[in-house]
Amino acid sequence: MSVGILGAGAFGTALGIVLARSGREVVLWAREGAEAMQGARENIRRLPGYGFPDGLRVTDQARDATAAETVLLAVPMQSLRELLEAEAAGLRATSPVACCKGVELGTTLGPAGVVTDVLPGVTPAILTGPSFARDIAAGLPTALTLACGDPALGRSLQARLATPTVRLYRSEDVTGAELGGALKNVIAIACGAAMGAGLGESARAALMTRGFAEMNRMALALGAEVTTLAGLSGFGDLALTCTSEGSRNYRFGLALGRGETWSSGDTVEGAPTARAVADRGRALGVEMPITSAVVALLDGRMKLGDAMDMLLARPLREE
Ligand SMILES: NC(=O)C1=CN([C@@H]2O[C@H](COP(=O)(O)OP(=O)(O)OC[C@H]3O[C@@H](n4cnc5c(N)ncnc54)[C@H](OP(=O)(O)O)[C@@H]3O)[C@@H](O)[C@H]2O)C=CC1
Ligand SMILES: O=C(CO)COP(=O)(O)O
Repeated sequence: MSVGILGAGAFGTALGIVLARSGREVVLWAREGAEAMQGARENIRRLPGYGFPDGLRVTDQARDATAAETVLLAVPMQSLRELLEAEAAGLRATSPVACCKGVELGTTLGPAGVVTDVLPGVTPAILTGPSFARDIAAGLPTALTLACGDPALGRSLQARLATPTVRLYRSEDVTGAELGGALKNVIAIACGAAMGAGLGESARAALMTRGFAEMNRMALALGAEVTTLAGLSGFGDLALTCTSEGSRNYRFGLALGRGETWSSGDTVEGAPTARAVADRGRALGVEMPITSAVVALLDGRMKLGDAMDMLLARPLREE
């Protein structure tokens, strides 16, 4: 069984390690530094400390990865379209599994929407849920959602990608699964900011809960199922990302709340996603006060205290 992974960041590398460890033949495509990575048998830049099993090969030829039986797309959300356009020829015959969590700026499409926009006729799937790359690579237990609109294909992908340590649950609700993964990052920034500003754990719990309500409102407006949001891809990932400094989105929020400059080049999916989702919420008439506050913080239009005052001053209502 072969798996090709496009994108050799932390997550693509971690998935490559765990899949190769469980006997798959994995080809990991890196747009830069493939030869060095293959020589070192480690991704020193993005996932240091986790050696590569024998079954993992790094390549600088994307077509080596797109020729595999199963293809994973593991680049940040705002790079997905560029990747699909560049590798369209090789990807047209595949059913790619997008592993990114976010909403595209400009189009407000999620990963599945971007795949079908660039590659009409291709059936996309989504791999999402609570899992830090380093936990996956370390072989710690994780449970994720594999969502695909085609039930037979979903079943097949679930079998092809599950490992003894990565348990996969199946869903046909692609919209719900991808929105959960995208929206939780925005709420994680808000939670990090609250903690960074010293507002306390009760404030974080309130933001998580009201953020979850906001996620549900948006997901329902876009046709997702409530049960999906209550699962691994929504609630599960919200719980992980809003409470752990292992999360880049949460750490970014912490820096924001402390008034520190964020100089890391780390991927922070929640920042562009907040902007895209705030636009979409306005267009749909969906109230998204926490997302709007995150955008105002990012733009420097509001200070954290004012954002909290704004949220607390909203009209009193039923839960
Ligand atoms: N890290 C994690 O714990 C998890 C991440 N995810 C999701 O996975 C996605 C990827 O995140 P992650 O791997 O952590 O990100 P990283 O920042 O670690 O790596 C991103 C990778 O994408 C590559 N890349 C960016 N643009 C392109 C492009 N146009 N063509 C080819 N390669 C490209 C980068 O290449 P280069 O190095 O050359 O810049 C880099 O290797 C995100 O959406 C994230 O939310 C999901 C679950 C867990
Ligand atoms: O999605 C993740 C965990 O499920 C990773 O979160 P960060 O991108 O915030 O690090």
